[in-house]
Amino acid sequence: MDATVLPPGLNGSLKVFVEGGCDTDWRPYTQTRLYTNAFVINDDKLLLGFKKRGFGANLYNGFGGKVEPGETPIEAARRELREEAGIDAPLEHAGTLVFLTEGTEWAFHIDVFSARSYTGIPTETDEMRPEWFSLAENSVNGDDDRSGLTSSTTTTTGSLPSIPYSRMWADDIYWLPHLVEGKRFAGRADFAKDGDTYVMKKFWFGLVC
Ligand SMILES: Nc1ncnc2c1[nH]c(=O)n2[C@H]1C[C@H](O)[C@@H](COP(=O)(O)OP(=O)(O)OP(=O)(O)O)O1
Repeated sequence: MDATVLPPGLNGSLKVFVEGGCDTDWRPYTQTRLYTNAFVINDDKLLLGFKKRGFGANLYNGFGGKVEPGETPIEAARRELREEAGIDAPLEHAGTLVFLTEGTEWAFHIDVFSARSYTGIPTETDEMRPEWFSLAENSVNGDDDRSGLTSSTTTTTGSLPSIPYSRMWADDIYWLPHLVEGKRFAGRADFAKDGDTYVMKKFWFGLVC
């Protein structure tokens, strides 16, 4: 695909770095709902939340949710980070994602934010369990089942696992490394349901240029 032919829902100056999937066409949609997703990096560690209930349960993700009426995306991102992880952080916009999910009428428009510092103590809530993961190259495999481990907010990187991509949304492995490197990105993925999991049927991700 030519860099100027963007998937519907994306705009701006973007250069594709990966695209694929089995579907030929993007799924049409008539409604968009705004969401946020925030990632906190501290030295060579990344904070993720294990979602305990609701949409995306049993997956690791950044902290986020719906933008409420009257909020801007950055206000919503700060609120969700405080509600779901118990911390504040100087969030900056890192990327824009559009997702369509089978069984959901609207397109998810997600503003993704990142921060390199934070205040407060990451704290487990009813919805999310914060856990640190190592960004170091030689970190141990983080894709193992860690359920039952409770050392969720340890601050020593020596024993931390690497990012658990097999236990995250399937799209994250494409754009999260760019977020960690401080690059700005945008992308779209159309998902279908396969049993309990969502698989990407068509996807496109690019860097802002
Ligand atoms: N495909 C994909 N990759 C990465 N991140 C996400 C997706 N799809 C998603 O929905 N997300 C993110 C976007 C948001 O951060 C959350 C979904 O928000 P949700 O928890 O449903 O919203 P809340 O407002 O917290 O929901 P309730 O508290 O009302 O239940 O996942």
